[in-house]
Amino acid sequence: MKRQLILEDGTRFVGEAFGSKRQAVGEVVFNTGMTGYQEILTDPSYCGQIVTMTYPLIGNYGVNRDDFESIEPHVFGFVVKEACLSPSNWRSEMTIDEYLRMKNIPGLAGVDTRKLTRIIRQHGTLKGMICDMDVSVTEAIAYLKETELIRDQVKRVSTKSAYASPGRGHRVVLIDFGMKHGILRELNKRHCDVIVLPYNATAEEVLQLHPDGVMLSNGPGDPKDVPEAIHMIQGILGHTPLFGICLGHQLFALACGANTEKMKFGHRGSNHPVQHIETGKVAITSQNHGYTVTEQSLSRTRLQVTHIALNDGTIEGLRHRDVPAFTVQYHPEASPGPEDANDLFDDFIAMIEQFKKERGVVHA
Ligand SMILES: NC(=O)CC[C@H](N)C(=O)O
Repeated sequence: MKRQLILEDGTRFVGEAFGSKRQAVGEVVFNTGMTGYQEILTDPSYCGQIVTMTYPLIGNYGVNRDDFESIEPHVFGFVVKEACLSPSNWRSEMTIDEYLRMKNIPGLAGVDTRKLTRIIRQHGTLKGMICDMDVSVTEAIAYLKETELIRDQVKRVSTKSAYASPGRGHRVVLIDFGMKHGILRELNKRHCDVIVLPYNATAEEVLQLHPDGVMLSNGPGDPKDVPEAIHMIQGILGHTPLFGICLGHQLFALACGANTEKMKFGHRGSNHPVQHIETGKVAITSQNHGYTVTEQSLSRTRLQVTHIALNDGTIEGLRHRDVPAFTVQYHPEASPGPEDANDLFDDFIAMIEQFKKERGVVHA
């Protein structure tokens, strides 16, 4: 069955429907990963977005139980060149078509996704709509113009209530802004006693749990749409070591007085080179973000840039000069992508231990 993707600038891509047949409106973004479509589909940071993959064959190793990064996918639509419907892998439990059908996510195949990507790169991210063939371009443009993109993504994807992922090690409070499971997996691997809190937890609620450290997760949307989190971070800074990833990094920057801005088309892929300024060491990293911390805004803060993106020079890591806190824009938990930066979780544990030593804390 033929369906189409229409962009707000009037560009139209006709392709074959797969997955759900419902209509979807979202911000169209591209991901350059050659693999990892399962993790991408279930990364809650894509909530509100229609994701297109530049790699031409998607679905070839099927879908399995183990590679999900959240229980439910939050991506609004999925556009590919070729959706493989006869996957070949011993772990495969269903096809990508079956999965998207089950989760009510519309897919569109047979699209020249590299052409689509070039348009996005030229114009910046655009609104788009996956719909049936009877919708005209004029109708779609009018509809897209009057349809506001959602701004409550974090509220939609964050846990509704607190829960524990117990361990015998350091007490970590993990704030879930749309957390990928990979973050919890890395903390569990290091025996942390984790309590996951919703995005709107207050500083008092966090500190009442007597954390040895606080982790700020990744998440969807514009960091400025989550003022309650910025306020919470200001209330805990200096009281406990802090480590933030992606949206967590952006919220931390805002809490410290810096600014953030929307990028033209963002970074989404599994091979983004990031340089650690102090050592010169380069890590190949997994990334998914459309906002960035504004460099010029740092002069009014106590923040120091620790990492930069080698492709465009944007900020990839920050450290607070006075209190134990550091954050990165990229994904040390990988999933999908390389694990070059995985040792940042060890740095977090080391920071917790150092802080405890200085404070003379005896537990754990
Ligand atoms: N992966 C993330 O946490 C993304 C952060 C933010 N939503 C952005 O697009 O920049």
